[in-house]
Amino acid sequence: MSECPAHAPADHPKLPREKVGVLIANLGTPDDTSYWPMRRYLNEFLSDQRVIDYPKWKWQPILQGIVLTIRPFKSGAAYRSIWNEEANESPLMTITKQQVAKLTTALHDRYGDQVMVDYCMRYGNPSTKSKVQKMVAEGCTRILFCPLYPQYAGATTATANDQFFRALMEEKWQPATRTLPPYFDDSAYIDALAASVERAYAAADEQPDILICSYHGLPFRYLTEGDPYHCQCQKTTRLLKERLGWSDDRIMTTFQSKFGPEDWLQPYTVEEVARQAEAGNKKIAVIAPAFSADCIETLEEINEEIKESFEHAGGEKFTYIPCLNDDEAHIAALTGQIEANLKGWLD
Ligand SMILES: C=CC1=C(C)c2cc3[nH]c(cc4nc(cc5[nH]c(cc1n2)c(C)c5CCC(=O)O)C(CCC(=O)O)=C4C)c(C)c3C=C
Ligand SMILES: [Fe+2]
Ligand SMILES: [Fe+2]
Repeated sequence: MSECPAHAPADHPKLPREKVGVLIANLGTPDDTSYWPMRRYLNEFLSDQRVIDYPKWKWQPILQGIVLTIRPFKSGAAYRSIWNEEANESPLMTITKQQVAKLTTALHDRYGDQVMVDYCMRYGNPSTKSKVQKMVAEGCTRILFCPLYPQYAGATTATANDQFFRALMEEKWQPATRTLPPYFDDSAYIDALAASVERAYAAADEQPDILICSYHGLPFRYLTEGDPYHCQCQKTTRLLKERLGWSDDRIMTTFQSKFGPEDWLQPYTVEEVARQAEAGNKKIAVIAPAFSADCIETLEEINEEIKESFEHAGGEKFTYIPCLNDDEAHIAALTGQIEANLKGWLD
């Protein structure tokens, strides 16, 4: 608690009560599905060298030319097919708000208003900088920054942290900070995934022949250059399989959302589902454990494009298992992770 001695000058800044901030971060999303908001969002995203690591002189002319001329139309149409019209925002934004509302309740129940919970995005709005400034202005002298990615990737966790640290560079009175480590092997997260699979299987008329765990992909080169994402995805599937008590042939790992000409992590989901249908597995379920919230990559790519690939190859029953979103078991797992990382700050 800050205290000003009686002789402090009258214009000494007023200091709010000290708090601990918990700042939830996700990837980000366009403000609207029309061309310019889509272009602004994609430009910020795809200019990030943690995402596309080509030298600027090589990549920027391609990005500003062909990519940002065509992609905003294609992506805008995809976003329109899943847009939350009522709130006029993307599903990722709606779900993030729901998660934060529930996390706020859970953390306030435990710690009262000495903890402040809020959210920001790596790209677009609300920006990381605006929320760091808000937390500092409201008295947060300590901030736990929480990128909501169960598996670490340079293109997601690290770039979110980079943006957080950039925002801190501008603060006169910088708060003490911690960042949430990846939590792919947390038993509560695995339990929440397993429960969602069991619920979906219990609701199915006939049991799926195989469960495809489809993770967002990365260029294969990033793995050989030291990114642990691939291994953390493989381990997530293994832990889920063990938790479900299943044999190896009932579950597999695939990677989706290939972007650009390089080889990405394989097998590619869109091809694998077609192979499964051709091999006689006519009923499949797909889950996306790398996404903490449903978004364009799950609702449009998996549940529209990838489903179409499966059906086109003769597949009959495609079950998409939603992300953990604001599911109680997910909120409990995240609350557990947050509490473990607040140790010594709030007890
Ligand atoms: C979950 C982990 C993610 C990894 C790893 C990741 C890497 C990565 N992504 C791109 C390119 C695009 N991703 C896009 C959307 C998107 N990506 C993630 C998550 C990961 N990305 C999420 C949660 C979303 C959805 C955002 C939303 O608003 O719903 C897009 C934009 C959508 C589109 O135009 O199709 C692109 C492009 C690369 C190149 C990459 C690794 C290098
Ligand atoms: Fe992505
Ligand atoms: Fe690996």
